[in-house]
Amino acid sequence: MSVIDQLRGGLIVSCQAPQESPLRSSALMARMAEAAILGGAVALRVNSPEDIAEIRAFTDLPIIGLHKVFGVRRNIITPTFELAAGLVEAGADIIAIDATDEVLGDSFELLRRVRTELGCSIMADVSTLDEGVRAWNVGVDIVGTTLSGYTPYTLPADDEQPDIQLVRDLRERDILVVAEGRYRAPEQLQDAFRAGAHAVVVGAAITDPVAIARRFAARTPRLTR
Ligand SMILES: CC(=O)N[C@H](C=O)[C@@H](O)[C@H](O)[C@H](O)COP(=O)(O)O
Repeated sequence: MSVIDQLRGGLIVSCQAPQESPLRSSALMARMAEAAILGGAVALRVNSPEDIAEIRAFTDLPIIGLHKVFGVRRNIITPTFELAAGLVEAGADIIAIDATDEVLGDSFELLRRVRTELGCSIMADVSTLDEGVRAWNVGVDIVGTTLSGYTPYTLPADDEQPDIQLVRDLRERDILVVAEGRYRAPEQLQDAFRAGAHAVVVGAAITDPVAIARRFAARTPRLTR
């Protein structure tokens, strides 16, 4: 079974701690990954070679690797060939690459090189239907809705809701799609699968206690007064 087949119909848990989080450590992300697997994750999405190596040491489940680089306005996901190579070396099976127009422009060289020279699968993280179609035509293995709501031309994200319409639109073009970004409730996963998602990634709602506490605190009189 291919690594992409292994994702089918499953929950992928993104184990990433933001830079300012007290949980920002490879050892802690590994424990987070272990917990996610116990909870039923079929795969993991992991930032940095260090975290990937730590997690690869105890699981054979597929790892979607990315290397976040702080850009001018937002994080860019694996912007160079060398960074992608480092992720494969650390044990990632699928490499997530920022395939937005904002970052790639008209150049698909990075996607082509990773595909032909590294022998790994590619998940193209996009923000629009056009970007997904372009990346798919270059030959990526799967397209993620990860960056919808984060590029200047898709801002602002619609009230913190996931972009299920983009899942539907990509699927209607026969593109294999991973739903990702702002999935906060289990019912939203059902919506994504109904829209044709191959798998769904959940990050902050499971693995970022700071974000979880913030959501609860925002509904207390102390913070809403
Ligand atoms: C935009 C961006 O840089 N997204 C990153 C991509 O890897 C992560 O910070 C997100 O946590 C991930 O996409 C999962 O999304 P959510 O945490 O909303 O479930």
